[in-house]
This record gives sequence, structure tokens and C-alpha cells, in this order.
Amino acid sequence: MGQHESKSSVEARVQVLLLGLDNAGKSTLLYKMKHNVGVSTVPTIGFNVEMLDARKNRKNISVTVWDVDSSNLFAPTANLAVILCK
Ligand SMILES: Nc1nc2c(ncn2[C@@H]2O[C@H](COP(=O)(O)OP(=O)(O)OP(=O)(O)O)[C@@H](O)[C@H]2O)c(=O)[nH]1
Ligand SMILES: [Mg+2]
Repeated sequence: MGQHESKSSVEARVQVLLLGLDNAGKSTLLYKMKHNVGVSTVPTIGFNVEMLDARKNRKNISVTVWDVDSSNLFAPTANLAVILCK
């Protein structure tokens, strides 16, 4: 499994919203999950989004993770992420 997996084999899609205080490590966690490396980050303005492949109970799952700038949780960009995440 991995990024080259054909889209037709995806059996479920999940949306995850990462929320936390400023500087809590949300973006670090996002890129660790995506690339399995520690990266240096800068404070997020708006949001970052990444798609991951996961597997549970023999099902291929496409996971979309949204890393939202929680200091602007009620700002338009965060509201857009929440809407898209539904
Ligand atoms: N010690 C330690 N530091 C961490 C960990 N995760 C992240 N950091 C550090 O915490 C700082 C903030 O990490 P970010 O991932 O940018 O935090 P964030 O929640 O995305 O921050 P904002 O985008 O500003 O909301 C960085 O200097 C990271 O290197 C951790 O598990 N342990
Ligand atoms: Mg961030």
C-alpha cells in the first residue's frame, strides 16, 4: 500500500481535524504521519492538509488530515476547513 495505490481500491475515506493550542505540535505531527520524519515548522497561517493511506480490518482507508491554525478557529479559513471536513 502507499501513494501509488489505485484510487479504486480505497474502501473508506476519513477526514481528521487536528486541533490544539498554538505551538502544540500539530504541524509536526501532521508531517511525521505523512513523511515519517521530523521537520522544522513555522507557525501555521490558515491550514495545512495532507492525504494519508491507512489500512484497518483489511480495508484500505484514505485519510485526509487537516491541520488548522486554531488561533483563528473562527476565521473564514478555519470555518472552510471545518465545512470541507464534514
Ligand atoms: N519537545 C517536543 N517538541 C515538539 C514536539 N512536537 C513539536 N514540537 C516542537 O514544538 C514547536 C511547535 O511545533 P508545530 O508543529 O509548529 O506546532 P503547531 O501546533 O503546528 O503550531 P501553530 O501552527 O503555531 O499552531 C516546534 O518547535 C516543534 O519542533 C514534541 O513532541 N516534543
Ligand atoms: Mg502549525
